[in-house]
Amino acid sequence: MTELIQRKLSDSKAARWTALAIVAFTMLCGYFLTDVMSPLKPMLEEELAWTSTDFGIFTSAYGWFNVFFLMLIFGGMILDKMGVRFTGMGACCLMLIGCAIKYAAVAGYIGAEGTIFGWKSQVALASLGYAIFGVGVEIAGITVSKVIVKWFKGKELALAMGLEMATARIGTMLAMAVTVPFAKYFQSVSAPVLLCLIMLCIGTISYMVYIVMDRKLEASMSAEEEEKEEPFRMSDVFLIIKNKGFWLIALLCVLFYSAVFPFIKYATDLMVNKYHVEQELAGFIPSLLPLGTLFLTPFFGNLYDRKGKGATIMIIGAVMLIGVHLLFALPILNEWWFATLVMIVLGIAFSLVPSAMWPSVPKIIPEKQLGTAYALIFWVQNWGLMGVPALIGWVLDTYCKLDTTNGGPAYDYTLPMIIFCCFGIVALFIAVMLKREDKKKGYGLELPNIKQ
Ligand SMILES: C[C@H](NC(=O)[C@@H](N)CCCCN)C(=O)O
Repeated sequence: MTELIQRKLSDSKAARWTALAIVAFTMLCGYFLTDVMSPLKPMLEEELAWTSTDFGIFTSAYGWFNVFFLMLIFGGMILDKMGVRFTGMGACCLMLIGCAIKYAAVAGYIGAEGTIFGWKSQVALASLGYAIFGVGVEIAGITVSKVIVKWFKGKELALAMGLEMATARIGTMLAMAVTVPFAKYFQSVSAPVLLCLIMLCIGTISYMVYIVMDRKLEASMSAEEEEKEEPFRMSDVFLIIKNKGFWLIALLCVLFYSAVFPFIKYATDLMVNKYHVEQELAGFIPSLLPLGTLFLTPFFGNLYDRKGKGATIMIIGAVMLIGVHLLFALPILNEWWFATLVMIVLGIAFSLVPSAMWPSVPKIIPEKQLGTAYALIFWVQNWGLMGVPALIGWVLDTYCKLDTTNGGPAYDYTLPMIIFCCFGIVALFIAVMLKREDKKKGYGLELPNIKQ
């Protein structure tokens, strides 16, 4: 007698890891464009006569629509209502449109002359493109998180999320490493943006391939499983924001990421000013950070899947973050090797917290509300990513300028590092509260993700 056992497509190891590889590649292309302009700052100044203020306006544009027009939150709601296929394709289209506008502006096809709202037209249009792209890439991020939960829940969820983050960070590293040589080779500051546009087209095609797999996954789900999936309702948003565990994760996220991503923007300057590293070599030490996370985020994710201890991992990460920023603040061992060691420890902390934090969200929030929940967390996080670099810049200009003999600007980084350290202290406090809340509510953050 043969027994018919219905297997979901996600039960096949090959299928779920293939699905992960496809969507992670789309994110790699997105992260590449996110950071592609940072190494080009001197070329933009030389070739297009951009000032630092122009560059600052352009950089902050990433968060404009997400933060002020709540685009990320609407994206999350659309994700929960319309699903990963529609939302993911929409996000890819926004990334493509944004990148195309940005390319047209930087290449001089549009806005080469004149001003818009008092800004150079070129800067304003490139910023508009980047702002549209920012909406697309953030919505793609929450969509991919939901895709991973769909395929990996009850399986290697944290490892999969860790691998996706690691793949995306390859995009950041590529941006740091290949952008300037590529622009110099083609003698064009816009050439790397065109490369990003081509890569985003490939990323979009790869998401189309995922859509085919997603259809097959749903077809393989039993009717019973599909019935269990209730539709998303607006009232679900209130359920999320009334959940204390959700707020603890969102606060931990904004505090932790505010002490890392904005720090990276100033880390090269810190190496020059405090550790007296040559300008040309100073970027090498901070670049160790994303490099370390490539290997460590999946490693810690795998540990969380098998052994649990998610809340404890986040506490350890926050303690390490405090230690790192304190060591950077203290006037001890102003040597490059010491800075390198401390940066490596920061890389470990930056792998620990995300590897446990993102896979913990589905333990607190039901799957049908996940898109909205991730979107709300990213929205809270975007305030920090937008505000903290501005705060640190203002603090440096107002309180930390040093008198120099050569006329160039020099800064004492003690106060900015104390500010980053304070974010770590509050993050630790929140992580401890999260562990206590987990004990009270039984979310299972300390339990393994893989169900035996
Ligand atoms: C998964 C997580 N992503 C984010 O936090 C994004 N909101 C911000 C991405 C910024 C990319 N430079 C992560 O990358 O850890």
